[in-house]
Amino acid sequence: MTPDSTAVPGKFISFEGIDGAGKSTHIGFVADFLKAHGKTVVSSREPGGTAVGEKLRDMLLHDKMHLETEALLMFASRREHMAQVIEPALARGEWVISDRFTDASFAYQGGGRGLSRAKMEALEQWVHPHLQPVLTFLFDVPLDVARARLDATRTLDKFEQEQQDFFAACRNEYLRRAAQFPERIVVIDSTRSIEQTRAALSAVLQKLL
Ligand SMILES: Nc1ncnc2c1ncn2[C@@H]1O[C@H](COP(=O)(O)OP(=O)(O)OP(=O)(O)O)[C@@H](O)[C@H]1O
Ligand SMILES: Cc1cn([C@H]2C[C@H](O)[C@@H](COP(=O)(O)O)O2)c(=O)[nH]c1=O
Repeated sequence: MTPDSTAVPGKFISFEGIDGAGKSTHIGFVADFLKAHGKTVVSSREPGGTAVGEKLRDMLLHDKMHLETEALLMFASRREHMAQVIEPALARGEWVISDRFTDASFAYQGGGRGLSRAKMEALEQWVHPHLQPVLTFLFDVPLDVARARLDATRTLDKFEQEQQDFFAACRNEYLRRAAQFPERIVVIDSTRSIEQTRAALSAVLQKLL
């Protein structure tokens, strides 16, 4: 059975946003901030975060597949990540910060690819009926800002090569979930400078310490 997030001694924080929104840029900063406040931090990512998960990540980011296969593999990676990394760390009283979690499946496989919300919710209920992050940072930027940041940096993977209407649907689903779970999901205006964004993150984290 998966643990109840409110009944474990550690804390689980996730980072979300469309590709290029700027979330990964801030993960090291958040880890350092928490460590400076005496927390033991485990930094991880999805898909991935385990040996099996990283193999699934390689397939998921490069191979074409049916959208339901994609959704199932995302949750398979998540199940392994929870078993090997998230649950043990939380049980030890540590802080887990994950570059993406289930909101990404709702945004990408649900919003972007069009898999029904009922199927997404069924997978979530199966894999983690009780565990949720205590805090999710949703890095939000207009599509053209995200695209410009991606184009400036790297070779694009399968998701990053999607068209703007795909990312519009992902972003809409992220923002819909932020409205649905306002107590958990904090929307970060990521058009601001890196320094301004860090100040906003610190203010939110301070309340969680
Ligand atoms: N506030 C910002 N202002 C300007 N550039 C930024 C800002 N935040 C991030 N960037 C730059 O944008 C690019 C993409 O950032 P990052 O890799 O953090 O995005 P991401 O949301 O994690 O994307 P992905 O999900 O595809 O990994 C990087 O080159 C980063 O330096
Ligand atoms: C967890 C998760 C991720 N994705 C997508 C979103 C991104 O395009 C990639 C991961 O790349 P990143 O640079 O590490 O952010 O995977 C998804 O579609 N569904 C998910 O559940």
